[in-house]
Parts: sequence; structure tokens; C-alpha cells
Amino acid sequence: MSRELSPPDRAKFLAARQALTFVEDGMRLGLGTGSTAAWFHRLLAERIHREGLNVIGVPTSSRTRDLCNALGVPLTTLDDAGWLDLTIDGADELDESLTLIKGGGGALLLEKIVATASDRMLVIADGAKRVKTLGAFPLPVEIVPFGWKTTKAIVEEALADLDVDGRNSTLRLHNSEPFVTDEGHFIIDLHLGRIGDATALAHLLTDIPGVVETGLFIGIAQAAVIGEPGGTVIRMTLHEEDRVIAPPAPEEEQDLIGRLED
Ligand SMILES: O=C(CO)[C@H](O)[C@H](O)COP(=O)(O)O
Repeated sequence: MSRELSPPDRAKFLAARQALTFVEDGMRLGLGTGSTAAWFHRLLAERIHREGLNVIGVPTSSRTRDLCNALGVPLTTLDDAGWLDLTIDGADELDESLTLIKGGGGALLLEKIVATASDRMLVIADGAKRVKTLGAFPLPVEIVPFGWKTTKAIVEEALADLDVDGRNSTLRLHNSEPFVTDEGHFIIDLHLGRIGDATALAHLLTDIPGVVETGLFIGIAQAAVIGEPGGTVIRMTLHEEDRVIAPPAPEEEQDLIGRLED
């Protein structure tokens, strides 16, 4: 029996499928984390197994590593690869200047290291992620566990100096315990509502001892493909935007859905 993808999943699937057109034989890829990135990994695995596409990937989280191992996507480490041709990753929010909020899945540190070590970063997302002003999505900030309450209090004070109300920041939890990242850190989520000057905010936060990294990706992504459930994909760069109609692929979708349910 055939089952349909939900509209958000179809949008993510279409963005991921369009992203495959950026991948060339022999590339060293940064492999992002999250549900949109996972669609890309499944489609990439198809091309590797069916068409003999020769690529190698650096995963940005233990989750992506485990999924890619299960799918048979060849992996290496960033140290062995040295430098990457292209990173494909999702985002929680992106604006017109391709500034991103990332880290909803808790992988922001490795995601930023991998994207920065790439010639290009391509963002894949559904249309809901595209915003005029960043900040409705809580900004993840990775901090070291040592003295985390003090670090959180200093972050809140620093935000007040920038005239930003950061009192509403929360330690991210998992099963009532602090969520721990792959590098052993905690995350605080800053419920800012609106981010005016992203660069000033990023500098302010990373100047605080105990703060490891923020989920603000500024000047890192060069392009984005945004899927719409109706079948349109918007390709964005800093200077232009165009729309492509993604041809329906019902068999490919059913195939992937079938394997997700296995
Ligand atoms: O930054 C991330 C993980 O740290 C993800 O890319 C971001 O959370 C988007 O996830 P999804 O594709 O599931 O919406």
C-alpha cells in the first residue's frame, strides 16, 4: 500500500533531491545533521549504490555517522580528509543574506567546523525555515559543563548590555537531564524573538569564557535550496534566486518510505 509523505517531509525530500545536483563524482562531502539532512543521506546512498557515485563524507554528528554507516555511505574523518568540497546541511532558520540559526539538533559545533572546512556550504530546508528576521527559533549556544550556571548568568547579563532580553534562556534537557553534545558540552537556548545585529551578538557570546560556539552561521553558507510541498524548489544564492519545478518521483518516494518503515 502506498503512503504519502507529509507536506513538510515532501518539502525536505525535494530540497534534498535538488541538492544532489550539486554533488560530483570524487567529491569530499560534509554531511549535516537533522531530518532534512537525513533525506539527503538516503538519496545519496541510492546514487552510490545504483550509479556507482564515488564520494566520501565527513559526518557532523554521531547520529549522522550511524545513519550513514547503516546506509553504506563511505565515511572518513575531517583530519583524514583535510578539506572538503561541499557541505550539505539543514538549518533551523535562514534569512536573505544566508545567515543561519543552526543547532536545533544539538550538532552546531561539529556542523560549523565541517562547513567552515569546505569550499562551499549548501543549505537544504523546507520553506518554513526561511525568515525575514532571525530569532523566532531559540538560538542554541554550546557551553562547557563546568560552571554552566555561572556561564548562563554571564550570557544573560551580556545580552542585557546589548539591549537584548536574554532572561528567558533555558538549559536544553534530554529525559530531564542536561542534553550532552557529541563533544561533551551543554546547550543553552536563547529565546530572543528577534536578532538585530547577528555579528555583534555572535562576538559578544563567543567572548565569554565557557561559551564554546553559537548556532549563528554568518558568511558560511553560499547557497540554499528550499523545498515547497507543492513541488517547487527555490534555489537561493546571495545575489539571485530562481524557482525550479521538481519533477514528481512517486516511485523514488515510495521506495524510500518503504525502507524507512522496514
Ligand atoms: O542544525 C541542525 C542540527 O544541529 C539541523 O540542521 C537543524 O536543526 C534542522 O533540522 P531539520 O532538518 O530536522 O529541521
